Amino acid sequence: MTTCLHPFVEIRRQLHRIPELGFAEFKTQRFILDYLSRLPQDRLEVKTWRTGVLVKVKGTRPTRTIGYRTDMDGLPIHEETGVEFTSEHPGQMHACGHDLHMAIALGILTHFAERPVRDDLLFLFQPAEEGPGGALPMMESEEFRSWRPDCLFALHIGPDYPVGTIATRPGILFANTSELFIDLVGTDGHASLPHRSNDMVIAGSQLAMQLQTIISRNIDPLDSAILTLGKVTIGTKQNIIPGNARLEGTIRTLSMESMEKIKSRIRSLVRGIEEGFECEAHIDWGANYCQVENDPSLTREFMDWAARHGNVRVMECRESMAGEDFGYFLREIPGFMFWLGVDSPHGLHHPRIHPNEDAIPVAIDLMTRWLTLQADG
Ligand SMILES: CC(=O)N[C@@H](CCC[C@H](N)C(=O)O)C(=O)O
Repeated sequence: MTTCLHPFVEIRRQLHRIPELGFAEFKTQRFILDYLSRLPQDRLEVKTWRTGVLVKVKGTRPTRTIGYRTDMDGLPIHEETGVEFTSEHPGQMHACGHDLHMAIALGILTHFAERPVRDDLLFLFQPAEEGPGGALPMMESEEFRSWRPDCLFALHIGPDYPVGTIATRPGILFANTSELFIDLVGTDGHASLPHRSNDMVIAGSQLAMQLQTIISRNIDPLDSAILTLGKVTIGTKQNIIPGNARLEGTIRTLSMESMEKIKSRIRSLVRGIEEGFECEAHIDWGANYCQVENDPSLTREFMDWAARHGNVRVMECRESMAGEDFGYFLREIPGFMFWLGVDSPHGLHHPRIHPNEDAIPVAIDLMTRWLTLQADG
Protein backbone atom coordinates (compact mmCIF):
# COMPACT_ATOMS: atom_id res chain seq x y z
CA MET A 1 0.00 0.00 0.00
CA THR A 2 1.37 3.45 -0.87
CA THR A 3 0.61 6.32 1.49
CA CYS A 4 0.15 9.81 0.13
CA LEU A 5 2.66 12.11 1.80
CA HIS A 6 2.07 15.78 2.55
CA PRO A 7 3.81 17.59 -0.36
CA PHE A 8 6.32 19.35 1.91
CA VAL A 9 7.08 16.15 3.81
CA GLU A 10 7.96 14.67 0.42
CA ILE A 11 10.16 17.70 -0.28
CA ARG A 12 11.85 17.32 3.10
CA ARG A 13 12.65 13.71 2.25
CA GLN A 14 14.12 14.67 -1.12
CA LEU A 15 16.30 17.28 0.59
CA HIS A 16 17.24 14.79 3.30
CA ARG A 17 18.81 12.54 0.65
CA ILE A 18 21.26 15.23 -0.50
CA PRO A 19 22.94 16.83 2.55
CA GLU A 20 25.91 19.04 1.70
CA LEU A 21 28.42 20.87 3.88
CA GLY A 22 28.68 24.66 4.28
CA PHE A 23 29.19 26.57 1.01
CA ALA A 24 29.03 23.29 -0.94
CA GLU A 25 25.21 23.20 -1.10
CA PHE A 26 25.24 22.97 -4.92
CA LYS A 27 22.58 20.25 -5.37
CA THR A 28 20.48 21.85 -2.62
CA GLN A 29 20.61 25.22 -4.36
CA ARG A 30 19.70 23.56 -7.68
CA PHE A 31 16.79 21.75 -6.00
CA ILE A 32 15.43 25.04 -4.60
CA LEU A 33 15.83 26.89 -7.91
CA ASP A 34 14.08 24.06 -9.79
CA TYR A 35 11.24 24.08 -7.29
CA LEU A 36 10.85 27.86 -7.57
CA SER A 37 10.73 27.66 -11.37
CA ARG A 38 7.53 25.58 -11.08
CA LEU A 39 5.69 28.25 -9.03
CA PRO A 40 3.61 31.09 -10.55
CA GLN A 41 6.29 33.55 -11.69
CA ASP A 42 4.34 36.83 -11.85
CA ARG A 43 5.32 37.97 -8.31
CA LEU A 44 8.63 36.17 -7.81
CA GLU A 45 12.12 37.61 -8.09
CA VAL A 46 15.01 35.22 -7.47
CA LYS A 47 18.70 35.89 -6.85
CA THR A 48 21.52 33.58 -5.88
CA TRP A 49 24.39 34.44 -3.57
CA ARG A 50 27.18 31.84 -3.44
CA THR A 51 25.25 28.60 -2.69
CA GLY A 52 22.34 30.50 -1.14
CA VAL A 53 19.09 31.75 -2.67
CA LEU A 54 17.10 34.94 -2.04
CA VAL A 55 13.48 35.12 -3.16
CA LYS A 56 11.26 38.17 -3.15
CA VAL A 57 7.50 37.67 -3.36
CA LYS A 58 6.26 41.07 -4.47
CA GLY A 59 3.36 42.51 -2.53
CA THR A 60 0.25 44.16 -3.95
CA ARG A 61 0.91 47.62 -2.35
CA PRO A 62 4.19 47.24 -0.44
CA THR A 63 5.26 49.60 2.32
CA ARG A 64 7.87 47.29 3.84
CA THR A 65 9.57 43.90 3.51
CA ILE A 66 8.86 41.00 5.85
CA GLY A 67 11.67 38.42 5.97
CA TYR A 68 11.85 34.68 6.66
CA ARG A 69 15.13 32.76 6.83
CA THR A 70 16.11 29.10 6.58
CA ASP A 71 19.53 27.51 6.70
CA MET A 72 20.61 24.90 4.13
CA ASP A 73 23.67 22.86 5.11
CA GLY A 74 24.16 19.38 6.55
CA LEU A 75 26.82 17.98 8.88
CA PRO A 76 29.81 15.61 8.52
CA ILE A 77 27.93 12.77 10.27
CA HIS A 78 27.38 9.23 9.00
CA GLU A 79 23.60 8.70 9.11
CA GLU A 80 22.33 5.77 11.20
CA THR A 81 18.56 6.35 11.06
CA GLY A 82 17.83 3.47 8.67
CA VAL A 83 15.03 5.47 6.98
CA GLU A 84 14.33 4.66 3.34
CA PHE A 85 15.13 8.25 2.35
CA THR A 86 18.55 8.09 4.05
CA SER A 87 21.44 10.33 2.95
CA GLU A 88 22.90 9.48 -0.45
CA HIS A 89 26.10 11.32 0.49
CA PRO A 90 28.29 9.02 2.63
CA GLY A 91 29.51 10.72 5.79
CA GLN A 92 27.10 13.64 5.42
CA MET A 93 23.70 14.03 7.02
CA HIS A 94 20.95 16.54 7.72
CA ALA A 95 21.27 15.99 11.47
CA CYS A 96 20.30 19.51 12.52
CA GLY A 97 16.93 19.74 10.77
CA HIS A 98 17.90 22.11 7.97
CA ASP A 99 16.03 19.78 5.56
CA LEU A 100 12.83 20.43 7.54
CA HIS A 101 13.67 24.14 7.79
CA MET A 102 13.96 24.39 3.98
CA ALA A 103 10.80 22.34 3.31
CA ILE A 104 8.86 24.60 5.70
CA ALA A 105 10.27 27.74 4.04
CA LEU A 106 9.25 26.41 0.61
CA GLY A 107 5.77 25.63 1.96
CA ILE A 108 5.32 29.17 3.26
CA LEU A 109 6.79 30.69 0.09
CA THR A 110 4.47 28.61 -2.09
CA HIS A 111 1.44 29.90 -0.20
CA PHE A 112 2.42 33.52 -0.85
CA ALA A 113 3.43 32.94 -4.47
CA GLU A 114 -0.16 31.79 -5.03
CA ARG A 115 -1.88 34.29 -2.67
CA PRO A 116 0.03 37.58 -2.53
CA VAL A 117 -0.27 39.96 0.41
CA ARG A 118 0.18 43.73 0.63
CA ASP A 119 3.86 43.93 1.66
CA ASP A 120 6.87 42.36 -0.01
CA LEU A 121 8.12 39.10 1.49
CA LEU A 122 11.76 38.05 1.41
CA PHE A 123 12.81 34.40 1.79
CA LEU A 124 16.47 33.78 2.60
CA PHE A 125 17.98 30.34 1.98
CA GLN A 126 21.25 30.78 3.84
CA PRO A 127 24.21 28.42 3.44
CA ALA A 128 26.84 27.29 5.97
CA GLU A 129 25.07 27.73 9.30
CA GLU A 130 27.04 24.83 10.80
CA GLY A 131 30.25 26.52 9.77
CA PRO A 132 32.05 28.60 8.77
CA GLY A 133 28.93 30.79 9.02
CA GLY A 134 26.93 32.09 6.07
CA ALA A 135 24.80 34.73 7.79
CA LEU A 136 27.44 37.43 8.20
CA PRO A 137 28.82 37.34 4.63
CA MET A 138 25.28 37.04 3.23
CA MET A 139 24.29 40.18 5.15
CA GLU A 140 27.27 42.01 3.72
CA SER A 141 26.39 41.02 0.14
CA GLU A 142 24.85 43.40 -2.36
CA GLU A 143 22.14 40.80 -3.05
CA PHE A 144 20.97 41.02 0.56
CA ARG A 145 21.54 44.74 1.09
CA SER A 146 19.40 45.71 -1.88
CA TRP A 147 16.51 43.61 -0.50
CA ARG A 148 17.14 44.14 3.22
CA PRO A 149 13.98 43.22 5.18
CA ASP A 150 12.42 45.36 7.93
CA CYS A 151 11.89 42.36 10.20
CA LEU A 152 13.03 38.75 10.05
CA PHE A 153 11.80 35.45 11.47
CA ALA A 154 13.14 31.90 11.66
CA LEU A 155 12.63 28.62 13.46
CA HIS A 156 14.80 25.73 14.56
CA ILE A 157 13.58 22.19 15.12
CA GLY A 158 13.45 21.29 18.81
CA PRO A 159 13.83 17.51 19.40
CA ASP A 160 12.91 17.88 23.11
CA TYR A 161 9.48 19.41 22.45
CA PRO A 162 6.36 17.52 21.34
CA VAL A 163 4.85 18.15 17.91
CA GLY A 164 2.35 20.99 18.19
CA THR A 165 4.50 22.88 20.70
CA ILE A 166 6.69 25.88 20.02
CA ALA A 167 9.11 27.38 22.52
CA THR A 168 10.90 30.70 22.61
CA ARG A 169 11.62 33.69 24.82
CA PRO A 170 12.08 37.45 24.53
CA GLY A 171 15.81 38.30 24.68
CA ILE A 172 18.67 35.79 24.37
CA LEU A 173 17.64 32.43 22.92
CA PHE A 174 20.98 31.02 21.67
CA ALA A 175 24.50 31.53 23.02
CA ASN A 176 27.60 33.31 21.73
CA THR A 177 29.95 30.71 20.27
CA SER A 178 33.57 30.54 19.36
CA GLU A 179 35.37 27.57 17.95
CA LEU A 180 38.72 26.74 19.52
CA PHE A 181 41.77 25.11 17.91
CA ILE A 182 45.05 24.87 19.85
CA ASP A 183 48.22 23.41 18.35
CA LEU A 184 51.17 22.49 20.58
CA VAL A 185 54.56 21.81 19.03
CA GLY A 186 57.34 20.05 20.99
CA THR A 187 59.90 17.48 19.84
CA ASP A 188 59.26 13.90 18.64
CA GLY A 189 61.44 11.10 19.95
CA HIS A 190 61.95 7.45 20.81
CA ALA A 191 59.75 6.21 23.66
CA SER A 192 62.88 5.18 25.56
CA LEU A 193 64.46 8.68 25.36
CA PRO A 194 62.03 11.06 27.08
CA HIS A 195 64.90 13.38 28.08
CA ARG A 196 65.75 14.01 24.41
CA SER A 197 62.21 14.72 23.29
CA ASN A 198 59.46 17.06 24.38
CA ASP A 199 56.30 15.04 24.96
CA MET A 200 53.07 16.70 23.81
CA VAL A 201 50.92 13.89 25.35
CA ILE A 202 51.78 15.34 28.75
CA ALA A 203 51.52 19.00 27.67
CA GLY A 204 48.27 18.42 25.74
CA SER A 205 46.57 16.48 28.51
CA GLN A 206 47.69 19.00 31.15
CA LEU A 207 46.21 21.75 29.01
CA ALA A 208 42.95 19.82 28.48
CA MET A 209 42.54 19.51 32.26
CA GLN A 210 43.56 23.12 32.96
CA LEU A 211 41.05 24.45 30.42
CA GLN A 212 38.27 22.79 32.42
CA THR A 213 39.13 25.01 35.42
CA ILE A 214 38.12 28.17 33.55
CA ILE A 215 34.37 27.68 33.79
CA SER A 216 34.48 26.43 37.38
CA ARG A 217 37.01 28.97 38.75
CA ASN A 218 36.79 32.11 36.60
CA ILE A 219 33.15 32.47 35.59
CA ASP A 220 30.44 33.78 37.90
CA PRO A 221 28.44 30.68 38.94
CA LEU A 222 25.23 32.58 38.15
CA ASP A 223 26.43 33.18 34.59
CA SER A 224 26.39 30.28 32.09
CA ALA A 225 29.35 29.22 29.99
CA ILE A 226 30.73 26.07 28.39
CA LEU A 227 34.13 25.00 27.18
CA THR A 228 33.91 21.63 25.42
CA LEU A 229 36.85 19.88 23.81
CA GLY A 230 35.31 17.64 21.17
CA LYS A 231 38.53 16.34 19.68
CA VAL A 232 42.09 15.88 20.92
CA THR A 233 44.69 14.47 18.53
CA ILE A 234 48.09 13.45 19.90
CA GLY A 235 50.54 10.87 18.65
CA THR A 236 50.81 8.11 16.08
CA LYS A 237 52.17 4.97 17.77
CA GLN A 238 52.57 3.56 21.27
CA ASN A 239 56.38 3.72 21.26
CA ILE A 240 56.86 7.17 19.76
CA ILE A 241 56.88 10.30 21.88
CA PRO A 242 54.76 12.74 19.89
CA GLY A 243 55.91 16.27 19.29
CA ASN A 244 52.48 17.56 18.25
CA ALA A 245 49.11 17.90 19.95
CA ARG A 246 45.91 19.46 18.65
CA LEU A 247 42.96 20.31 20.87
CA GLU A 248 39.66 21.26 19.18
CA GLY A 249 36.60 22.57 20.91
CA THR A 250 33.94 25.19 21.27
CA ILE A 251 33.18 27.95 23.77
CA ARG A 252 29.61 29.03 24.59
CA THR A 253 28.54 32.03 26.69
CA LEU A 254 25.48 34.18 27.28
CA SER A 255 27.47 37.44 27.15
CA MET A 256 30.35 38.84 25.13
CA GLU A 257 32.09 39.79 28.41
CA SER A 258 32.25 36.15 29.50
CA MET A 259 33.46 35.15 26.03
CA GLU A 260 36.31 37.67 26.26
CA LYS A 261 37.18 36.55 29.78
CA ILE A 262 37.34 32.88 28.75
CA LYS A 263 39.52 33.69 25.74
CA SER A 264 41.86 35.72 27.92
CA ARG A 265 42.16 32.83 30.43
CA ILE A 266 42.82 30.38 27.58
CA ARG A 267 45.65 32.63 26.34
CA SER A 268 47.17 32.71 29.85
CA LEU A 269 46.95 28.94 30.37
CA VAL A 270 48.42 28.28 26.93
CA ARG A 271 51.31 30.67 27.71
CA GLY A 272 51.86 28.68 30.93
CA ILE A 273 52.00 25.41 28.97
CA GLU A 274 54.50 26.94 26.52
CA GLU A 275 56.67 28.07 29.41
CA GLY A 276 56.28 24.95 31.55
CA PHE A 277 56.78 22.41 28.75
CA GLU A 278 59.14 24.42 26.54
CA CYS A 279 56.90 24.02 23.54
CA GLU A 280 55.30 26.39 21.06
CA ALA A 281 51.58 26.97 20.92
CA HIS A 282 49.18 28.49 18.44
CA ILE A 283 45.53 29.38 19.10
CA ASP A 284 42.92 29.78 16.34
CA TRP A 285 39.43 30.95 17.33
CA GLY A 286 37.80 29.61 14.13
CA ALA A 287 34.23 30.72 13.45
CA ASN A 288 32.49 32.94 16.01
CA TYR A 289 28.69 33.45 16.20
CA CYS A 290 27.01 36.20 18.15
CA GLN A 291 24.08 35.39 20.42
CA VAL A 292 20.56 35.08 19.01
CA GLU A 293 18.73 37.89 20.77
CA ASN A 294 15.01 37.95 20.07
CA ASP A 295 13.34 41.33 19.83
CA PRO A 296 11.43 41.51 23.17
CA SER A 297 8.22 43.16 22.01
CA LEU A 298 7.88 41.29 18.67
CA THR A 299 8.56 37.99 20.43
CA ARG A 300 6.03 38.67 23.17
CA GLU A 301 3.47 39.72 20.55
CA PHE A 302 4.12 36.51 18.58
CA MET A 303 3.90 34.29 21.68
CA ASP A 304 0.59 35.87 22.77
CA TRP A 305 -0.81 35.71 19.24
CA ALA A 306 0.28 32.08 18.71
CA ALA A 307 -1.19 31.03 22.06
CA ARG A 308 -4.56 32.55 21.12
CA HIS A 309 -4.75 32.03 17.35
CA GLY A 310 -2.03 29.50 16.46
CA ASN A 311 -2.59 25.78 16.19
CA VAL A 312 0.15 25.28 18.78
CA ARG A 313 0.95 25.19 22.46
CA VAL A 314 3.38 28.00 23.34
CA MET A 315 6.08 27.57 25.97
CA GLU A 316 8.49 30.16 27.31
CA CYS A 317 11.81 28.32 27.37
CA ARG A 318 15.23 28.97 28.90
CA GLU A 319 18.25 30.06 26.89
CA SER A 320 20.02 27.34 24.89
CA MET A 321 23.79 27.02 24.83
CA ALA A 322 23.65 25.99 21.17
CA GLY A 323 24.81 28.57 18.62
CA GLU A 324 23.11 29.95 15.50
CA ASP A 325 24.48 32.52 13.09
CA PHE A 326 20.93 33.88 12.71
CA GLY A 327 22.10 36.05 15.64
CA TYR A 328 23.97 38.28 13.16
CA PHE A 329 20.72 39.13 11.37
CA LEU A 330 18.93 39.87 14.65
CA ARG A 331 21.76 42.18 15.75
CA GLU A 332 20.57 44.59 13.03
CA ILE A 333 17.02 43.59 12.13
CA PRO A 334 14.17 43.11 14.63
CA GLY A 335 12.74 39.60 14.70
CA PHE A 336 12.93 36.31 16.50
CA MET A 337 13.64 32.60 16.27
CA PHE A 338 11.69 29.85 18.00
CA TRP A 339 11.96 26.11 18.62
CA LEU A 340 9.52 23.96 16.68
CA GLY A 341 8.68 20.75 18.54
CA VAL A 342 9.63 17.65 16.52
CA ASP A 343 9.77 15.12 19.35
CA SER A 344 12.86 13.11 18.39
CA PRO A 345 14.30 10.48 20.75
CA HIS A 346 17.76 11.55 19.60
CA GLY A 347 18.92 15.15 19.69
CA LEU A 348 20.51 17.59 17.25
CA HIS A 349 23.76 16.38 15.65
CA HIS A 350 22.97 12.74 16.53
CA PRO A 351 23.33 10.16 13.71
CA ARG A 352 19.90 8.74 14.61
CA ILE A 353 17.94 12.00 14.99
CA HIS A 354 14.44 11.32 13.67
CA PRO A 355 12.20 14.43 13.70
CA ASN A 356 8.46 13.83 13.53
CA GLU A 357 7.45 15.20 10.13
CA ASP A 358 3.94 16.10 11.36
CA ALA A 359 5.62 19.29 12.57
CA ILE A 360 6.10 20.45 8.96
CA PRO A 361 2.44 21.35 8.19
CA VAL A 362 2.07 22.77 11.71
CA ALA A 363 4.93 25.22 11.07
CA ILE A 364 3.78 26.11 7.55
CA ASP A 365 0.30 26.93 8.81
CA LEU A 366 1.58 28.92 11.80
CA MET A 367 4.11 31.00 9.91
CA THR A 368 1.86 31.57 6.89
CA ARG A 369 -0.70 33.13 9.19
CA TRP A 370 1.89 35.12 11.19
CA LEU A 371 3.53 36.52 8.05
CA THR A 372 0.11 37.38 6.61
CA LEU A 373 -0.66 39.32 9.77
CA GLN A 374 2.66 41.19 9.47
CA ALA A 375 2.30 41.86 5.75
CA ASP A 376 -1.38 42.83 5.66
CA GLY A 377 -1.13 44.93 8.81
C1 LIG B 1 21.92 24.63 16.37
C2 LIG B 1 23.33 24.15 16.39
O1 LIG B 1 23.57 23.00 16.73
N1 LIG B 1 24.29 25.01 16.02
C3 LIG B 1 25.69 24.71 16.07
C4 LIG B 1 26.46 25.92 15.62
C5 LIG B 1 27.95 25.67 15.47
C6 LIG B 1 28.80 26.82 15.88
C7 LIG B 1 30.27 26.60 15.67
N2 LIG B 1 30.61 25.83 14.53
C8 LIG B 1 30.87 25.98 16.92
O2 LIG B 1 31.04 24.76 16.99
O3 LIG B 1 31.22 26.72 17.85
C9 LIG B 1 26.12 24.33 17.49
O4 LIG B 1 27.06 23.52 17.63
O5 LIG B 1 25.54 24.82 18.47
